[in-house]
Amino acid sequence: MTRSSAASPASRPVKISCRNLWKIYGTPPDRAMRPGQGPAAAEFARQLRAAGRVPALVDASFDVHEGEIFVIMGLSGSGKSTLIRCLTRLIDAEFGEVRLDGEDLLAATPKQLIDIRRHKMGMVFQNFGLMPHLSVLENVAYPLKLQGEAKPAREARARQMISLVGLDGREQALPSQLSGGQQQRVGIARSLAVEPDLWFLDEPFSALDPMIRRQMQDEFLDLQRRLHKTIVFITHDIAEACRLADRIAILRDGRIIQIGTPADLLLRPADDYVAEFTADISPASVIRVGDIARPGQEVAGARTVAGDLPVEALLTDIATGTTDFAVQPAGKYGGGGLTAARVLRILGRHGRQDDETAAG
Ligand SMILES: Nc1ncnc2c1ncn2[C@@H]1O[C@H](COP(=O)(O)OP(=O)(O)OP(=O)(O)O)[C@@H](O)[C@H]1O
Repeated sequence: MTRSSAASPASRPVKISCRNLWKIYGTPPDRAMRPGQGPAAAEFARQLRAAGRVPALVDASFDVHEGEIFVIMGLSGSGKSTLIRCLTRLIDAEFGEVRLDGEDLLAATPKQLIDIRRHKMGMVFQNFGLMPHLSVLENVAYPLKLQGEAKPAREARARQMISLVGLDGREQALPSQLSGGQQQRVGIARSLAVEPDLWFLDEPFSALDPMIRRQMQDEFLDLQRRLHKTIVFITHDIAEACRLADRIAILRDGRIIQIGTPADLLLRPADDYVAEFTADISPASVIRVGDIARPGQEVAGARTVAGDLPVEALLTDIATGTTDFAVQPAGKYGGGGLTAARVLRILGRHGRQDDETAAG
């Protein structure tokens, strides 16, 4: 399900990974048990539920690569927060493995964990988590204070971060004097102050109204283009997931049912549940030209377009009679040949489970 082009995040080293991760609320299970995988894991989860326990995370496995935006998407209660808490070890998984830069995170001592969280991880939460009695400057500088950074150095760094998120001039304001979007920018600046390798964002824009939310998503993408962080982003909003993600993991009842690019989820949904989720998404805006180009099928005289263009950008050309496109690789998107007929067929078929790369 991952891309293979050289510029793809999937070709970069793995930053954080988990394997066969389980979190079970209620009476702890016997750790000597072997929960199994695939159907055996599903059966084990069923037995746990029958016994009144909550398997909030069921055999979850994935890798997040350096520089990737990996979105975990699922409805309320699907296990998103549990997963992020297990990855940061705010809670301990009963079974499975979490590795950060190849190191076993579950073997870290409490002191090492504090160090890892302070120096390697940044976190942004839905409710902003700002300290109401501290100014913007003090809030942003706070994690550096915890690191023992001297006041002039931490304030200088905090000012840089405040500027990065576009809040110059508001350094002395209290959080209550800012709008929701501005407060979240402070949360973002604060989490970036420690220069985290790994950035966790747990529904950061959910409390914002739709217009501000969209603006914040754009700003977030713009920041990421400059910072190239490794990001685990949680949302229950598929439109947000499709806008932001390199790859999306769909979580249902604690189980990951599909991991793929936004185009993968639209073109090749793993099941009806995923297809239903993506049903309201406009495929023309999510699918990029390079997602559906046929490698090695360049056509002479075709109109040249970049692989990272959304397919909707071709529709005017198609309406005015262009029939063939030569797609140039762009970033993580590949190149090849593409016909107007193929574009229209794929847009028309969106939501079905046909493998479009095999279709004509
Ligand atoms: N401390 C706990 N004790 C028992 N059950 C819990 C606990 N925390 C979460 N759960 C249960 O685990 C499951 C997953 O919860 P979790 O909070 O991870 O979901 P979520 O996808 O983050 O939901 P939301 O979007 O509403 O925050 C739910 O069934 C929830 O009721």
